[in-house]
Amino acid sequence: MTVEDLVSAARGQMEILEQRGDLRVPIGVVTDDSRAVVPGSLFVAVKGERVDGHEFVAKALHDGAAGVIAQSPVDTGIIPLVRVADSRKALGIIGSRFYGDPSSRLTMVGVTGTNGKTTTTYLCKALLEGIGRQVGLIGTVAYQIGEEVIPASHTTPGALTLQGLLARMLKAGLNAVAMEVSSHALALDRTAGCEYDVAVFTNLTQDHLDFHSTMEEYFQSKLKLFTELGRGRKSGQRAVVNMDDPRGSQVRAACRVPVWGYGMTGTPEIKAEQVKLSLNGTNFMAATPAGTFPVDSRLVGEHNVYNLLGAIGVALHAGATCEQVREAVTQVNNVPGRFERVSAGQDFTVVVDYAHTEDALRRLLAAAHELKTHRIITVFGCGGDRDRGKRPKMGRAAVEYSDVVILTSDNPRTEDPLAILREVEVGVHEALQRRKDVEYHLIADRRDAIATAVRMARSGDMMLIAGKGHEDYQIIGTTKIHFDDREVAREAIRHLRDCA
Ligand SMILES: CC(=O)N[C@H]1[C@@H](OP(=O)(O)OP(=O)(O)OC[C@H]2O[C@@H](n3ccc(=O)[nH]c3=O)[C@H](O)[C@@H]2O)O[C@H](CO)[C@@H](O)[C@@H]1O[C@H](C)C(=O)N[C@@H](C)C(=O)N[C@H](CCC(=O)O)C(=O)O
Ligand SMILES: Nc1ncnc2c1ncn2[C@@H]1O[C@H](COP(=O)(O)OP(=O)(O)OP(=O)(O)O)[C@@H](O)[C@H]1O
Ligand SMILES: N[C@H](CCC[C@H](N)C(=O)O)C(=O)O
Ligand SMILES: [Mg+2]
Repeated sequence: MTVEDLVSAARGQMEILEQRGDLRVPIGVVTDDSRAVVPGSLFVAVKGERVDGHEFVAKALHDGAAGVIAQSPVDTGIIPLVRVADSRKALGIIGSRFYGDPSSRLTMVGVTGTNGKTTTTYLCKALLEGIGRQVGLIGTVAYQIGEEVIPASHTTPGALTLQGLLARMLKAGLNAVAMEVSSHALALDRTAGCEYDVAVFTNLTQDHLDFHSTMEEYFQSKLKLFTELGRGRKSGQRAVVNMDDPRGSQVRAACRVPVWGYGMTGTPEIKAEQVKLSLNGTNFMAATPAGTFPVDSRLVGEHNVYNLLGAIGVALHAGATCEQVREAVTQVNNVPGRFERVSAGQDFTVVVDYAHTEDALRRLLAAAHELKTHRIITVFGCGGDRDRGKRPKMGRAAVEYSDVVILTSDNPRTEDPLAILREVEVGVHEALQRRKDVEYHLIADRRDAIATAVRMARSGDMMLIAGKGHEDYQIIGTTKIHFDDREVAREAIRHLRDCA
């Protein structure tokens, strides 16, 4: 494969400003990281947040780059150069060509939204497998190719990693993929070169305002997944949109392909009726374009009704019958770190959950409230180097719905852990004015916080440990140490029993 092959295959999809040198040179590797350049590489220079890849062109050439794609003017001497209007976009498009355009040969399900992406993709995978499809998974918890489970670095990986994963999925005999498409990925064109068959919109609430400057900009990034549908080579595409979310109708209006709306109110195409929630799961009747059928899921909480509806839309679009969906839904017992129960023989309920936004925390607490038999004890924190605006809001939500709140650290990263907690406390104290009966503690060390909650718990209480879910680490400074809420809770319960 030569630079010319790659560029000409992608020509219609990216704007080329200038071409220099003989493009008929063979390419063995495509990379945007000068540190990964080996002789015969095509180096794509991308402007980043921290550094500008164009500054590494000289190093890439020194290390044997056989061609360069750049956005800004650069001197590559006799080495061929293609200058493009947008090198981030070019990276995805060239990458997809380099890996054989895998997304065109897979049924691609893309799920975006602030919350519910991971859960919805797990459900989509199970439902598509229920109709005999071989489904890969790309998302926050892991990337899965058949039996192979690759730890995830990002919810949606960088363009080249993504295209490489899709190509490996095809090679492994998979024919579909359920993937989370984060707003970062859409804003940074990590998914350029991917074409989707179905796109799901779960919801939009505040998060990531450290990266997107406003909610509108955040929404516009998410919207890209939908406005691209119907512009490419795939036909029969569809959007599946949560119409109960205030942004649902805007997403619907932006689509040029058929849309199935879903929800619990109004007249969406896919509607949950007669919803019954319990600690053992969720039951409802799904009224859909294919018929009405009962859904009996082990997933807990009203938010999971929405995740189920989104996945049902995807499965029906892929040709599943109501009976196949009904059966496959029962195969998903839990999603790692999402309302995951920890049981070590204690007489109170312990739940580990990935709620790290205000909306997720409110929904988790609402679910707990509906199901609780006694007190709710909430242990939570907010991540460092991330959206600061959500901190007081999460603090307020925790106090509004809990009986005991223990504020603690959640990946402080390079921020001062106590400074983060002080920002959360603004909301905590405000809500405590209104709910004076709530018991509140600040325990910065997460292990101590969990152990304290375990010691405080009484028979019948529900203890929620929110924010980290499946994560098995705590990031302090730039160091990642092993830390797993589920393990720590189990140890604390055992310790309490041994001391009794
Ligand atoms: C804001 C953001 O997402 N940044 C990502 C982005 O960084 P960047 O483009 O700014 O890259 P940079 O480090 O400035 O480098 C610019 C270019 O120079 C190149 N370079 C750099 C150094 C060098 O010596 N040589 C060289 O060629 C780099 O390879 C790159 O092409 O590209 C990097 C490489 O792909 C990512 O690692 C990095 O993710 C950062 C670490 C990150 O934490 N991202 C998180 C917030 C994220 O993406 N999260 C979302 C959403 C999560 C969710 O809600 O589920 C996700 O999808 O995971
Ligand atoms: N549909 C939903 N609406 C609101 N909150 C939800 C929904 N589904 C799940 N949640 C809450 O959000 C948390 C994260 O859910 P999930 O991992 O499925 O979302 P996500 O969008 O993948 O999140 P992330 O962007 O962090 O990867 C859950 O633990 C739960 O508390
Ligand atoms: N994907 C999210 C995860 C946040 C999880 C929470 N534990 C934190 O570290 O803030 C983010 O990077 O913002
Ligand atoms: Mg996720």
